[in-house]
Amino acid sequence: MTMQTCHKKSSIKGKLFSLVVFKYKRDTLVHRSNFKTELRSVLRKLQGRRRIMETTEANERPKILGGCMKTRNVQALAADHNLLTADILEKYIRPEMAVDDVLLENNSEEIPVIDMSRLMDEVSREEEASKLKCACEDWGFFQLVNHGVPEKVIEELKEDLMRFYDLPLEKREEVAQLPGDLEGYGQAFIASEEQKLDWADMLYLFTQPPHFRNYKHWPSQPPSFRGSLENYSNATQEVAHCIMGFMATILGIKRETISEIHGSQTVRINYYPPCANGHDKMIGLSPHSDGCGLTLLLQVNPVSGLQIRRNGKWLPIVPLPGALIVNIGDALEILTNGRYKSIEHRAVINAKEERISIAALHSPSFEKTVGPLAEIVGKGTPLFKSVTMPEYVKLFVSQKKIYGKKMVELLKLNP
Ligand SMILES: O=C(O)CCC(=O)C(=O)O
Ligand SMILES: [Fe+2]
Repeated sequence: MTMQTCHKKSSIKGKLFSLVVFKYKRDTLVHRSNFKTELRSVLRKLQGRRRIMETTEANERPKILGGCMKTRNVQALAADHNLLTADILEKYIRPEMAVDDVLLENNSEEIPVIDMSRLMDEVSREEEASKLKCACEDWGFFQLVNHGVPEKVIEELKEDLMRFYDLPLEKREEVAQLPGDLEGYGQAFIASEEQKLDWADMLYLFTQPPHFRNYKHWPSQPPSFRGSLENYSNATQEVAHCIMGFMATILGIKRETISEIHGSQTVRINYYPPCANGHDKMIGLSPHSDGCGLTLLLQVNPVSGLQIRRNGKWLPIVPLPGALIVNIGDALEILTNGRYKSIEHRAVINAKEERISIAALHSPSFEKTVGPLAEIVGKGTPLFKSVTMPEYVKLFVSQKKIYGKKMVELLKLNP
């Protein structure tokens, strides 16, 4: 089924119109005098963007996500000193964490910044595309500015998330994960009482295509949450398609190849409570690379915590105002036969302040195969095995823990 058939024609027209108006408003600041030509060209570009939105995805959502052992809600633990006994705290303490593994925050100025409006503009496209190439091949991470996700959409989601985390535990747990299922509010990859735990709670939801959504896992409080997340999901899905389209051009493959493999979006909303006691020996999210193709990360409140692996050290990332942090996942490393690299990253926690982030994870279609693309391998040698997407997900969840570049390692040929 194509993405397009999932939407009613009228809603596509409405969406296209609001995008035109949004982009027109932005563009007219610069080209006020040239309104008609500008509007026509924006329309053409948007129609181009819509073409690459036509992607394939299965008729039904996958049922192979597996579950996670239920453990304590971390926000509740952090809020009540009586609950956080020495024994429980010990489960979150990592004695091996070393401060000198971390680079200074001002080094994060180096991380590439890609300007989406410059990619959309014919005059600056080539120059910006060469920065994008370097960002994907050398960094695997970049900050994306002028991405076109309306500020209102971001602000409404941020506000609703803060309101959700202000609810009492019983209300938040109305959307708690059910046994055997990863969707909902809880944690991921906990397989035993003995393992060290991450200091965070997670809300994990299928968001795209729309027929994959299961609203029983979506918070009903605050009431505007559903609409805010839908708007944000639609906008980020479009940005991800657009970026992947540019990546295809840079890789010298057909745009349709990338849009074919871009099927679904899930969101992982991370809540990291503060912890005054031992925060520098705790991890909010263990080192990992994302299993998906492309991640767009939004930091919800202005508290840093993301660190990426760079030259054997951890480099803290300070998001630019309004930027999305984009990173390559394992599936894209495999599909590009290693030309693009997924990068390990982790989240650390703050002594005094909570931190919230939302990762929009874009994955290949459940009807496709994850393996080196023939167009890229050419006469060369494939470096990875090819597996169907359902097999890929099964393998991902069967590992029962989060670690390193898991999928890249598991599918490597002749490791
Ligand atoms: O919270 C962060 O900054 C990182 C989140 C992340 O890596 C993820 O959700 O996969
Ligand atoms: Fe991640």
